[in-house]
Amino acid sequence: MPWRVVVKRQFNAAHFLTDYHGAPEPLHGHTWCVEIHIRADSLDKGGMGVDFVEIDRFLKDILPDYKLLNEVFEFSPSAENVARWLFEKVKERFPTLEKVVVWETENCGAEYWEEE
Ligand SMILES: Nc1nc2c(c(=O)[nH]1)N=C([C@H](O)[C@H](O)COP(=O)(O)OP(=O)(O)OP(=O)(O)O)CN2
Ligand SMILES: [Zn+2]
Repeated sequence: MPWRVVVKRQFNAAHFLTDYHGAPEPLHGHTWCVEIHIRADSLDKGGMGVDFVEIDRFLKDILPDYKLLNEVFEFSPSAENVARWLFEKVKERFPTLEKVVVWETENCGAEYWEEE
């Protein structure tokens, strides 16, 4: 019987796409929101699949809060690329990670997962 444990966390960061239809985008900022989806096949005695608090602490440690993403990453910091980077980081700590979603705004975001 599977569950999916989902944690959201926000961070603030500036960025610009390095090639947006042929030219760099103007520098601008977002309150980014990330969602982490982790599969749990069983629950502990307390009824938890994976402790939300552990996931949230991990995110707090690794998310580039109040940074210029272009200085943090070597890739163009689109939502898609940030989602792939975050997936790889979170998967090392939580191997049953299924999907990461990165929202740049309330309405626009990108998901990353790995095919079986
Ligand atoms: N597939 C993607 N498309 C776009 C990305 C992205 O990461 N992946 N990123 C951007 C820009 O960085 C930009 O942040 C888009 O911001 P948004 O607010 O959605 O667009 P506007 O600035 O035009 O919005 P207004 O609030 O109306 O000014 C673009 N595309
Ligand atoms: Zn943007």
